[in-house]
Amino acid sequence: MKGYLVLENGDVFPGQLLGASTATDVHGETVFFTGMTGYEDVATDPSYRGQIVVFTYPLIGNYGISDATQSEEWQPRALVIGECSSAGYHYQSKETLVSRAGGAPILTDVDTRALVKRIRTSGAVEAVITTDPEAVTWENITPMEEKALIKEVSTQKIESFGSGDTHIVLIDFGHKKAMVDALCAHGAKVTVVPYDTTLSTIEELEPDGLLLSNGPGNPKQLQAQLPTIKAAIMQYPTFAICLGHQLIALAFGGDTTKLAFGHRGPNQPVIDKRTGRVDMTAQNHSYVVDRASLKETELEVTHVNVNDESIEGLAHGRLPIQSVQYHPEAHPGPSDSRHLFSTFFRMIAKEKEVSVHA
Ligand SMILES: NC(=O)CC[C@H](N)C(=O)O
Repeated sequence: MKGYLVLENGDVFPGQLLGASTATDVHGETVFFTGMTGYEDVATDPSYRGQIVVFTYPLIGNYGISDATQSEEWQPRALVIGECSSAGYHYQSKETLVSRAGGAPILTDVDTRALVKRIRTSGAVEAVITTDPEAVTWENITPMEEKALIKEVSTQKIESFGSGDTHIVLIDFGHKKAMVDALCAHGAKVTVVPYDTTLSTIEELEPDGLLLSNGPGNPKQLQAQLPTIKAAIMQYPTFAICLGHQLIALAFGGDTTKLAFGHRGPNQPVIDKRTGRVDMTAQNHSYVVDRASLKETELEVTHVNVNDESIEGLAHGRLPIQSVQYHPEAHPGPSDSRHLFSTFFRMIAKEKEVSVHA
């Protein structure tokens, strides 16, 4: 069936809708991902909730669809693809993609090169996937900035994984499974808790450290959670990733702004200002911590994006708190920065030593 991606500025990109999609118009913020692989991880990463994801790589599905997932659900509002491979090399492709999408539109045969150029000039615009571009309306659309998405993706129940000696409480704003896997691989027991868990519940779990996860949307949607987050991270060694990193800045009185079209891909070079080491990093974000807003805080910029000098990592001047804007757990993308998990566990071990000798 013929389908169209209509941007808010009126541009129309025609394509073919795969499977049964779409009976009604589907709205979302249009963003692009630059990886050659990892389409399954992208489609199940809760950080893509509410977004229409355009793949810049021209052929998607060529190695098929396995059961590699970052969450139980299909997360983006829709996918936009240049060409969808009809047969996967290892697994089924097109049919599995359609059934896994569960009705979320997949628009193929789109001139994604022209579309991405447009997003690069106009920014990550709101858009609609439709079968009737003449009938599209823009009323009653909640812009991405105002969408409350975390409660849709955060766990409802407290659940533990692994059995190591170090106990990490992962505050779930829409975490990727790869984070739990990375922590367990370092010998941790991980307890995943809902985003609005109270401080006393966290204390009852007796964590050795906290991990603040990634998540979709605008971090300022979590304003009400900031006092609890601040109290918790001041009490326990903390590592924070992506949305978690942005929340650290907000909790200590810093601010976040929105990039024009974000960083989404596996090839963002990041320098650690303390060591000079550059890692190639996996990224997926629109918002960034505002440098000027950190002046009155005790947060120090530890990592910077080599391409655009945006802030990629923060550490607290006195407390064992480290955060990064990128994804050391990879999936998809390179695992150059996996060493940050080891640093986190060393930070926890040091704290334990200090409290034993105190
Ligand atoms: N991967 C993430 O955690 C994304 C964080 C936030 N939603 C952003 O777009 O900036």
